Amino acid sequence: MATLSAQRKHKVTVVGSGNWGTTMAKLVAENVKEHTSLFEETVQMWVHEEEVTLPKESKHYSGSDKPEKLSQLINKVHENVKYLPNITLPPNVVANPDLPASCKDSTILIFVLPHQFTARSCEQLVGKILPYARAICCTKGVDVGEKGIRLMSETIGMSLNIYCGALSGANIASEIAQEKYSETTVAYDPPPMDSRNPTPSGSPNASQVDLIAPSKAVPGPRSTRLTPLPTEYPHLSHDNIRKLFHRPYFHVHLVNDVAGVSLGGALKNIIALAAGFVDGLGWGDNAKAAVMRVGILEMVKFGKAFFGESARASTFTEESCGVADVITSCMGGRNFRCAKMAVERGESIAEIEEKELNGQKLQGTSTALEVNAFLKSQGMEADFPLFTAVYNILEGNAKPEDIPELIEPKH
Ligand SMILES: NC(=O)c1ccc[n+]([C@@H]2O[C@H](COP(=O)([O-])OP(=O)(O)OC[C@H]3O[C@@H](n4cnc5c(N)ncnc54)[C@H](O)[C@@H]3O)[C@@H](O)[C@H]2O)c1
Ligand SMILES: O=P(O)(O)OC[C@H](O)CO
Repeated sequence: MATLSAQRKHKVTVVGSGNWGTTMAKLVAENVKEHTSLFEETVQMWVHEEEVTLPKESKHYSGSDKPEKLSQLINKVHENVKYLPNITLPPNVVANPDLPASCKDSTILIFVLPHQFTARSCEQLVGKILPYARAICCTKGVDVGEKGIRLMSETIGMSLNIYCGALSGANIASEIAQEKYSETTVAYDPPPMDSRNPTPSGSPNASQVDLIAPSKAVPGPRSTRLTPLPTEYPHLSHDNIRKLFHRPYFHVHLVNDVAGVSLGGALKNIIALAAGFVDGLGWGDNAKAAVMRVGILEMVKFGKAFFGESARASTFTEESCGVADVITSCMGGRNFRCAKMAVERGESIAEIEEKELNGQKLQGTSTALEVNAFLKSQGMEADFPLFTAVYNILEGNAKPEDIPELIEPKH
């Protein structure tokens, strides 16, 4: 007679503690308390340590201007006073400045770092996480190198040899932290070996199966061999992944298209910069709509050209991670706001980022540069006129006023 395996619970770590990272820790910590048979109660949150001085207007200001370690402050006052001020975190969020220690024994790693720090952070985790851990990448960006372009989920999955899905949507963190309604898209394509169906006799051992399909954009082998999730843990089905992220104010739609979800989040930031440029010129909503239309078409074209069938056009047009994220980002995102201010004040976006964001990081500027380097390597800059125009404006080779001419179809 079959015996029931001892049930273990998933331990969750949020890798990152910026504006979105802290919001993600808050909502996941609320959910693990509601699904105690699936998840351990404590959610670890890795904090890139820094010293902060509480501003006088903070309700936690005690009269001392002595700097304190951010991780200690978060655990003391249950608020990320620097990156998500005035939002109380549940006490089961534990800030931890030690990256490997924060991920130790976790079966679910939620990566929410700015994309420029992701690869280096993963390097510090190699050999220090559970081999059967599973990850979800909430970072918006791409990873371009000599070998081509990678999704951030691929960077994480391949460096740590684990499966990595993606979460992305029309998600301005401050609104979600205040529990205002929004929706998101989670792409999680469970490896067959994680399925509760037994491996048919005669088929290859599950751990021998290559599961990360190669992207068209990068030559050479792109697959990795995965360690199956032990059966003592609850199955990471779409339903259980949804239980980790869905809140009454944060509605989750699960899909299988990791490439589409990842690319939507990365490429919309380039479009948001274009929207900021034209708005900074005072050109109004019609101009913004024009760059959004062209940008969405380029997004779909980029997915098809470089990720083939693995990035579905419908993901860009029907899911929150596509058109909806373009819209919200072009209305109120940081990339949009900083590009707009740069034009209005005649300063560079880097100067505005430094002065206005208090340590938060733009993703659009580096993504525009990386995407351009990749397009150049493919001889395809002219096929993506909006992405190329944004790059040229950032590099000082063109002006925001040139956008209409630059994106006009050439016959
Ligand atoms: N903020 C949002 O509204 C939002 C929403 C959805 C997705 N995202 C995406 O989430 C990702 C993370 O953004 P965020 O808003 O949480 O961060 P953020 O821009 O608010 O903060 C920057 C973070 O980077 C950290 N950092 C600085 N130097 C570092 C280093 N050397 N190594 C590691 N970390 C370092 C800081 O400690 C801080 O946590 C980005 O890709 C972003 O596009 C953000
Ligand atoms: O503030 P941004 O421009 O980084 O955009 C935030 C989110 O990605 C919007 O969905």
